[in-house]
Amino acid sequence: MSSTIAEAPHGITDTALSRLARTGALTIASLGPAGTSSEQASRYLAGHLLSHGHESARVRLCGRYEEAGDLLSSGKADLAVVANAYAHIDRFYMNPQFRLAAVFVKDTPFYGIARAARTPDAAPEPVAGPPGKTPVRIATHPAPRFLVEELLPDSYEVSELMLVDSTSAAAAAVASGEVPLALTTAPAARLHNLDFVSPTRPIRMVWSAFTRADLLTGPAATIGRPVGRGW
Ligand SMILES: O=C(O)C(=O)C[C@]1(C(=O)O)C=C[C@@H](O)C=C1
Repeated sequence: MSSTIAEAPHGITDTALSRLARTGALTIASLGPAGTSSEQASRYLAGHLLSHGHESARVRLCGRYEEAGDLLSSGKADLAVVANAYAHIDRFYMNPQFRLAAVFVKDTPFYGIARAARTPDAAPEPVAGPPGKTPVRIATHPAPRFLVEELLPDSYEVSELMLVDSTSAAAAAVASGEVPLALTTAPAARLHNLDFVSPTRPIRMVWSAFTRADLLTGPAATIGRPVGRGW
């Protein structure tokens, strides 16, 4: 059974996005490989840019957010999209080269605990499992690891959480036989031929899109300053 929450309100808070040139190809770097929540958020931002007059916007997926940051600082990307649940997002906010271009709320795809899909010729599963809980190793990205506790069926207990770089890397670890279960997204489960063994749900997430200061044209929007001492 899958629970759902209402669709997040759409809309992008533009903190500098409209100051990027509309001509030329924009590259949006984020966390991959294909199937991550970050990929979906980046595609959403690309769609927004195209519908606001930008000539072209493409998504480039990296193995880690740090690599997306490196692409942005080296000029190989124009934007980097980062989940606010990412533990080291401060590195993006504090980078003196970077500017916050946009913020938006977007639900992730559905998350659940998945295992390799059973082939039609696989031996039938025992009708009743062994008494007690089956200890299992589970691959997960660090950010959503607390969902494991919430979603894991009662018949399992975690023997080890294997921390990996993305939800898609977690799915790949199941596909390669490294671990039996992964906390992953529905798109990554599909790509790696996994089946969910748990309920699934999305995460309501805030996303930050960063650009580089040298890409901005026109005057910066003024930010109201609180009245009082120290400003
Ligand atoms: O692994 C992914 O799918 C991601 O996009 C990363 C990430 C994160 O770092 O916070 C994004 C949102 C979810 O909270 C879980 C993981």
